[in-house]
Amino acid sequence: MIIGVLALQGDTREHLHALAELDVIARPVRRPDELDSVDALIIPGGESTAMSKLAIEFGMTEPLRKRIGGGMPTYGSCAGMIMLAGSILDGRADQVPFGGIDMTVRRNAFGRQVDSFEGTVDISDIDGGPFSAVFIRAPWVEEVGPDVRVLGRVSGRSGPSGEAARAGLSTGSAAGRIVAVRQQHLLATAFHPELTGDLRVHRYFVEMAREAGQTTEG
Ligand SMILES: NC(=O)CC[C@H](N)C(=O)O
Repeated sequence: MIIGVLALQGDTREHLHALAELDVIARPVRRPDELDSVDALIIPGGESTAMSKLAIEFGMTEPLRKRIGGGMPTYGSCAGMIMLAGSILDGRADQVPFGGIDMTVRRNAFGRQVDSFEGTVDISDIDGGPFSAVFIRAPWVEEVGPDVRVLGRVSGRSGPSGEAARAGLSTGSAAGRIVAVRQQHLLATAFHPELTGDLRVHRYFVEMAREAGQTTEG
C-alpha cells in the first residue's frame, strides 16, 4: 500500500515524515499520474485558497474529486479538512473544494486575532487519552450531514501560552466545537497531528486505508 501526500502547498513534509515513522510507503503527489499510483491520500495543512488555485493550475481538481468520490481513503488536516468539505463559509468566492464530506466548515473560525493555540480534543475512536491539539488559523465544522460521524470536539485548553483562553475556551465559545469527523473512507481534523509527534491519528488513518484495501482486493 502506498499513501500519497498532496504536495501542491502546505506541510507535506511533516505528513511524509509521520508516515515514514509508521513504516508506510509514502510519496508526494503533485500530478494526476502520481495520484493514479497511490492507494490513499493525505491533504496537508496550509492555505486552502492557495491549494485550490494550484490544484486548478496543475489540473488536479477533477482527478482528485473523482478519486475522493470514488472511495480512495483520504485524510485532510486543517486546510485539508476545508478542501474535503462540501461547503465552505468565509472562503474565497473562487475557492473550489474537492468535497467528499457532507459538512459545512468555517475558515479561520476561532477568531482572526488568534493565529494559533493548543487545545485538548478527545477522539472517540482513538484510545490513549485526549490529544494535545495544535490549531493554526483553523476551521471548525459548523454542520454535518447524516452520514458524517463526529469523532472529536474541543474539550478544553492546554499549553502554557494562554492563547486557548483568548480563543474563548474558558468562556465556552470554542469549547465543544467539532474538530474531527469521519464519513466512511474520509477523515478530517481541524488540528495538525503532523506537527506534534503524536502519531495516533496517522495510525488510525493507515488502518482505515488498509481496511479499504482489503475490501477492494478481497
Ligand atoms: N493551518 C491551516 O491549514 C490553516 C488553514 C487556513 N486558514 C485556510 O483557510 O486554508
